[in-house]
Amino acid sequence: MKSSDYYERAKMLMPGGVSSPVRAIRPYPFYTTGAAGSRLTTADGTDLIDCCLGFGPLILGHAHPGIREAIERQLASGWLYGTPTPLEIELAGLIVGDHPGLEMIRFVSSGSEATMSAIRLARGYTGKKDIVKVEGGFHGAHDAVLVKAGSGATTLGIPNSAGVLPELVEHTRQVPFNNPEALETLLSANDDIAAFILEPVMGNVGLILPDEGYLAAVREITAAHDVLLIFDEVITGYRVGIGGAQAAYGVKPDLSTFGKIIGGGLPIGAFGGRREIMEMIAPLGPVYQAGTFSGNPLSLAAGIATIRHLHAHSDLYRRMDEAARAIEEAIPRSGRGSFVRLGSMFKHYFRPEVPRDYREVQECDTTAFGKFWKGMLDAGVFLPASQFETNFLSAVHTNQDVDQIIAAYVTCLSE
Ligand SMILES: Cc1ncc(COP(=O)(O)O)c(C=O)c1O
Ligand SMILES: N[C@H](C=O)CCC(=O)O
Repeated sequence: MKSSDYYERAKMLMPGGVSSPVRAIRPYPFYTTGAAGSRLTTADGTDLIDCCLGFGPLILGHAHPGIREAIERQLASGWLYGTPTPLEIELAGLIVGDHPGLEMIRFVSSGSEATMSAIRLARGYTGKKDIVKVEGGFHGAHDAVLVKAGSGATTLGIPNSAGVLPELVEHTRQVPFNNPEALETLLSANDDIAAFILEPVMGNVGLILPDEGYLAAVREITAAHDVLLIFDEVITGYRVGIGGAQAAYGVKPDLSTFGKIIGGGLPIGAFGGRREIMEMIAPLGPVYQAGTFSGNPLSLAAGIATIRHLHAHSDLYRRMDEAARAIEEAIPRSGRGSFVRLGSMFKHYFRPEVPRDYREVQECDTTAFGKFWKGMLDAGVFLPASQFETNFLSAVHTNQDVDQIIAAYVTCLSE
C-alpha cells in the first residue's frame, strides 16, 4: 500500500488520520515503514534524510545499535515491574549529576506530564495560584498551558484550545519572550504567582534564542518576587549540550522538566529541582503525582544508553555543530528569509529578520514555507512540516547528508 492508501484508511479510524496533529501533513502524510541512521523509508519507497528525528529525541539517529542492544537486553528481563528498579537510580544519577539545577528528579511518561506535574508542584510548594508562561511557548497538551501555545497549536491556528475551561486558564498569565521588563511589570502587580515556566530556547515557534542576559534577568526577577523559575528542557535537555540550556547559559532554575532525549526515543518525561521543593511530592509530601508507566524499564534502559554514549563521545556535539554550521553558511541570503541556529537545532524563517518573540514569528510567510517544505521533501529532505517547528541534526548525519541538505536548501530557496 502507498501513503495515500494508508491515509484513506487512517482518516476513517483516527481524527485527521494521525496520532498527533503535527503529523497531519496536507494533502496526506507520508507513512513511514522503517528507519536507520539519518534516514526514513516511506511506504512509497522513498528514502528521506530525517531532520525531524521524532521531533528531537533521536540525537543518535534511528535504530542506533548501542540503544537497540540496551533495549533488547532489557526486553529479555521484562518490561514492566510496578516496583522501583536499579535502572531509575542510574538514570536519575546521570541527569541530576549533569544539571546544575537538580538535586532530585521524578520520572513520568511524557514531557506533557512533566510540565503538568512541575506546575502542580510549584503551586503546592508556594501556595500560590497563578503561573506565567511565554507567548508561543509549548509545554505539552494539558489545560494550563494551552494558551497562546506554539507547535501544532499555532500551526493549526488553535493556540487557545477549545475544551479548556476559561476559569482554569485565567490563572495562566503570558509575557513575550526576551522581554524581562514585561515579566517584572507582571510580577510586581500580582503577588499570587507560583511560577514562571519557559523554554530557555524556544523550540516550538521555529527556533528563537534568548537575548544575551535574558535568562539571567528572569532568574533575578523571579527570585526577587519569590516566584519559582521552571526551565522546560524537554527539547534542550542533552540537545544543546550535556547540562542543557541551564549549563549552556549558566542559569540555575528552581525546577526543570525533561523528555525526548532522556528516553533515547522511547516515551519518557521527568521533572526535578531543589530537594526542598521535590520533597513536597507524594509519598514525602502533599503534592500528588503518580503513573503506572512512570520509570518504564525500556525507556530507562534506552535513556541510560543514550546519555552514557553522549558522555563517552562528547565530541559529538562539536561535530553536530560543525555540520549545522555548514548548512548555515551555505544558505543563500535572499533578503526574504533569515536563518538561525544553535548547535544542531536550526531554522529558516520566511521573514527578513530572525524573530525574537511570538508576535514576530507570526509575521512569517507560511505559504512560502509550505512550498519550500514540499520542495525539500521532493529533494529527499524531511523537515518538520511547519514554520513553527525547529529542525534537528543527529550525530549520525553524514557529510553526504549535509551536502544533500545544502543542495536542497539552495535549490528550494532560489525558486
Ligand atoms: C518544550 C516542550 N515541552 C513539553 C513538550 C511535551 O512533551 P511530550 O510531547 O513528550 O508530551 C514538548 C513536545 O511535545 C516540548 O517541545
Ligand atoms: N513540537 C512538538 C514537540 O516538541 C511536536 C510533538 C507533537 O506534538 O507531536
